[in-house]
Amino acid sequence: MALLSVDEALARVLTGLAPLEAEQVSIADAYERVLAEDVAATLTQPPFDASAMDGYAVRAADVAVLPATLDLIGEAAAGARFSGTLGQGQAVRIFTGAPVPDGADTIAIQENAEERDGRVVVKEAASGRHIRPRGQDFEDGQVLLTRARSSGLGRCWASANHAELPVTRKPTVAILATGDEVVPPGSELGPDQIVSSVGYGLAGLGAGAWGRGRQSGIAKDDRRASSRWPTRAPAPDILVTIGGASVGERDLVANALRDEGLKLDFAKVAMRPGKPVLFGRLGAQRLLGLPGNPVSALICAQVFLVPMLHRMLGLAEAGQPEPEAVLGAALPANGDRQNYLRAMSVWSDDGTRVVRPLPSQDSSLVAAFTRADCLILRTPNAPALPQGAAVKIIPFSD
Ligand SMILES: Nc1nc2c(c(=O)[nH]1)N[C@H]1C(S)=C(S)[C@@H](COP(=O)(O)OP(=O)(O)OC[C@H]3O[C@@H](n4cnc5c(N)ncnc54)[C@H](O)[C@@H]3O)O[C@H]1N2
Ligand code: MOO
Repeated sequence: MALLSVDEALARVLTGLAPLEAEQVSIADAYERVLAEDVAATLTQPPFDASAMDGYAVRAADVAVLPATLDLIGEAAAGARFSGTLGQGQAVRIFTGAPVPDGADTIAIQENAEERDGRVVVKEAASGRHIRPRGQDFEDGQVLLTRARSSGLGRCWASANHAELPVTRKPTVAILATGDEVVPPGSELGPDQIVSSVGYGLAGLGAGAWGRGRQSGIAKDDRRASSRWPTRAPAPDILVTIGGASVGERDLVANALRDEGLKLDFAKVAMRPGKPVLFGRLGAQRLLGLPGNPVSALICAQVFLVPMLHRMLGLAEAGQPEPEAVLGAALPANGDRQNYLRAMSVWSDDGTRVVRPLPSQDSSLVAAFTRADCLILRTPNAPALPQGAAVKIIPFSD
């Protein structure tokens, strides 16, 4: 039977996944969250015509001929407006951010004016200068940020007078390493043991998006212990297991979770690396069973987990290969699995990204993988390509 294609597998993984519910968070906690709905300003900014400079509020007609000597009739500060109206031949001392007094239409900056005996001599001024008109920044009711935008636009939200914002709840992700041989980093290693590394690499993948990913330890290769796996309340939205996804009797993730009610959707995908990758549902919870080889696991996470998280956050689809690059070395024809070649790239003088696959594509090689900055995507049965040919890539974000 033909293996499931990556596209079909991804479609199945995303089936029924919708943005999670909204929650209100304080503006201080809204950094790098995803808005659950469009956010409109609740006021007009600036709320009044404001001075952009320290100087003197004047009437343009009075400074048409320079120098002009004007009577100083008061002061306007930020937060304390001048309450009167400026008449002919008059000026008001004004500070940056202060409301422009009625009657004034120009600010003469203080560097170009001299105050003397209750009067001010304006030596230079241009009609209408240095005033920020009401609403120049945004209007009450104007949509400032749309649903999909995340990141650090906190200033904007705050200036629109939101103390709290509706954001999409972050998906919770439990990361469970499996295997009798894997031990936590920093352990005293026994003769047949290796360090559990994948989970920590995974946590970096959706930085910002996940936030609530938690390392859930290491499960032994013991099917009976599955009742202690993090599948029960408070169940994560996604359980990510590492290892034990392949075909040997000791690869027990699918079997162990069947005891917990797993409805397995698929157990193999036509991709390289990462053929043994599991996906299924435990009630509302999703299981993504990643292969144990670190590079396979991280690539499967890029291909399946990141789009899941984005879908649950209500962000536009991510993880799809879009950018193009140019091959720095010829490639042989691809086999019948979608191939994700680990590659290093350089930018040429004309702005082209030139990519070369790493010499070894073994999916257990972590050190080599860390030198890669992108993946070259090879579709099933893609033909051999010469140096200089265009290819699709998936750049790594960090
Ligand atoms: N007869 C077959 N054998 C294998 C097949 C196959 O199709 N037929 N597929 C191979 C491929 S491809 C992969 S990838 C691996 C995936 O196997 P598992 O998901 O069952 O992973 P394990 O066997 O548990 O481990 C594989 C490898 O990765 C190491 N590992 C496991 N967990 C971690 C961790 N948290 N951090 C770092 N390294 C980890 C583990 O020690 C093994 O060396 O199966 C092939 N076999
Ligand atoms: O596909 Mo395995 O995931 O090659 O190493």
